[in-house]
Amino acid sequence: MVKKEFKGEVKQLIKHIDPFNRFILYNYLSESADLVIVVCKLNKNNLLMKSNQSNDSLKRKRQSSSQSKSYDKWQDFEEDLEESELLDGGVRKAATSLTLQDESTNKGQLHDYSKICQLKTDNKTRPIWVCPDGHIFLETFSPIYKQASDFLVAIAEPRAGSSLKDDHSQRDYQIDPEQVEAVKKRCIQLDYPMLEEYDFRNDTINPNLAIDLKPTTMIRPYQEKSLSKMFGNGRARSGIIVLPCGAGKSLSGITAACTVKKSILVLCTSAVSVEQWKYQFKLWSNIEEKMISKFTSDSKEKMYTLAGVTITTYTMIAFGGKRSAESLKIMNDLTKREWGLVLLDEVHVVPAAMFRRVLTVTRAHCKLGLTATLLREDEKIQDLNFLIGPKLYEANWLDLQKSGFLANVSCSEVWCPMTAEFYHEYLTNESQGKKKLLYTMNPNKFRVCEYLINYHEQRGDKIIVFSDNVYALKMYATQLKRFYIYGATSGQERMSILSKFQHDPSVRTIFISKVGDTSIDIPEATVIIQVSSHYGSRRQETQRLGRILRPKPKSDGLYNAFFYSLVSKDTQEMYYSTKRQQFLIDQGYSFKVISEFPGLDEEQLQFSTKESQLKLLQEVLREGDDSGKIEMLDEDFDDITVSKKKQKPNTTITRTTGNIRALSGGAGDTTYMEYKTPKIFNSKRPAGKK
Ligand SMILES: Nc1ncnc2c1ncn2[C@@H]1O[C@H](COP(=O)(O)OP(=O)(O)OP(=O)(O)O)[C@@H](O)[C@H]1O
Repeated sequence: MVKKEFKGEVKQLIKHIDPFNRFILYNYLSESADLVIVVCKLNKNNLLMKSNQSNDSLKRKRQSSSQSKSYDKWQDFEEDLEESELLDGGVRKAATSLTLQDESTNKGQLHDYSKICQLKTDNKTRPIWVCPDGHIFLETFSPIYKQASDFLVAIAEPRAGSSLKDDHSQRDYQIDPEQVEAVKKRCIQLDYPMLEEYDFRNDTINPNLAIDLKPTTMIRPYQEKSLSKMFGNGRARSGIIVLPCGAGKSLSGITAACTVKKSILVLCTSAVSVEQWKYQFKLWSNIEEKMISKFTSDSKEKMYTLAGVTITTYTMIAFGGKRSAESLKIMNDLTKREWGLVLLDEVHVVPAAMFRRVLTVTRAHCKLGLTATLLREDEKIQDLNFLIGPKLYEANWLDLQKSGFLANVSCSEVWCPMTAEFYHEYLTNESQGKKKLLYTMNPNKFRVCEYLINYHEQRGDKIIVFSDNVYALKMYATQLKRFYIYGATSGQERMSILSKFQHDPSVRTIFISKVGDTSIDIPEATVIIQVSSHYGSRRQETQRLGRILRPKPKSDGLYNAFFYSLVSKDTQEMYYSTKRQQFLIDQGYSFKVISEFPGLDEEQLQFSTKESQLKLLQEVLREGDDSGKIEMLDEDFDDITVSKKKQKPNTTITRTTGNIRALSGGAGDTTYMEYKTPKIFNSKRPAGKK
């Protein structure tokens, strides 16, 4: 029965269920009517299903099943069901209408199906649950979870190609490059199957590129799986690979380049990541350095070989203004050339109009998008399907953590009470900029930051403190006598600071603005402290966490990396913080809330006296309103988080006690609270909606 369901159109969506949260799964699944079968296994002793009070066939079938017959064995019940119409197409409609009616007319009506639903005796070997809507649920606690997961990955087809029925009905069309996006969009609307594949092995027109992985390069199992989805049928299929931050997207992209062996264009979000990509190409492959050219505002290198690798930024390609003669020459070459493969790093930023241009001016046979967060604060993420291609593969964060490919991170939100004077100003000051500055510069937040730095430096950790607000960044860093990097810091100085952070044992903490959100690869970093961030951006939260996800040596405690978000209590920051965490919570992370630091007052910390706090307040008030703003970088035009409508935070919080040292593997007595219930699982969604 299971096979019957997912053969047709598997959405490559596998939800991973915490064994202790089965009731959450029940909530989630109960929107589909076939789930009598599904739910019973999960919660057999206490099963309540919504039932339909109308006369539809499904309900009658079920009721007659349960009333006129009693089943001793689950198999009997299932056999009965299989013979019935319940498992064919008709039931789907009935199931949908059942769900819809439940929602609208029978809200709250429940029916107990537990008596007829018993577990199969061999249920342990059946960890997969399939919903009629194509969702598949896999029990992560099953002994055969890994095999089941591999099986699903192997049989799942990317969505955009899944409905391609008969090969003989395929037609090849050449489409005006300007119209490609519109045609793809329309095809998706009409549900016309459409594939973008590149038969690179038979491409005799474009010159080959001499590139191979070094013999020492070992790609990891999940990297291999992701690429098998791309090259499954011997051609290169365009699409998107989603791997968690720090899981090695660059190597996946480079391996794809080594497979295609034609000219490669790499598009990144910043000049720093252009450098990182070049470094990674040299690290993992045997490509000669002269075959790699960079095209950034600082470095305009023309490709002199027939085939080669060009690494540039989206902004450089999409720039519509007047270019220098040198830049124009390179652009002409880039737009004339046929690229075997375009690698689109951080692909979630692509849908913005400016980045769209990139895809029309460059002629690519195959496009591979790489991202950790297929996520935007606007609705434009859907556009990626026709701009690039379907999602080819997505790895699960917690699986990679369990296998040791990602660090085991403790995530905490630290509530810092505002001092009375700062809070009074916060409530009375009318300037939004000033309010932001006040909650960022809250002396108690500063003290907690210093406390955490001291605490983790003593443990031998390497710490990155993030502040989007440049005034705060400079103030915190200079007061605490640490290095800082922000947008205006020159490339050379950045490299020098990052190198000190990596190699100098006396440099344990650095302060970075949002320029460090992505692409900075500092495997040494074990702790992140956020003092100011970009409103409610889930993407930023995730990417920042990614800075410390690189695998770490095992520690004595439970965790080997720590992520702290410092928020000023009872201010706007708390709302943003809840919103920011949603993506990570959806991936299975849980956030503790630390609300007290006993012993903080005994520490020798700055801004501990009333006098110093008042002095700081005066300084903050003297600042112009602009100082409260967060730093704006080139790539920010794409992010519309700021203009998003406010939504009420919807997170259940329960209070438990623990302590900061316990979180870090020591002893102590700080109180924290824990977000117990991830919202996605317990929120009631309208029927039929995902
Ligand atoms: N197969 C592998 N073997 C050894 N190390 C690897 C492998 N794959 C990736 N790494 C290492 O993992 C780290 C993260 O890789 P990379 O920077 O490509 O991650 P990423 O997924 O692009 O992260 P982010 O999204 O945060 O930029 C790097 O230090 C890289 O050298």
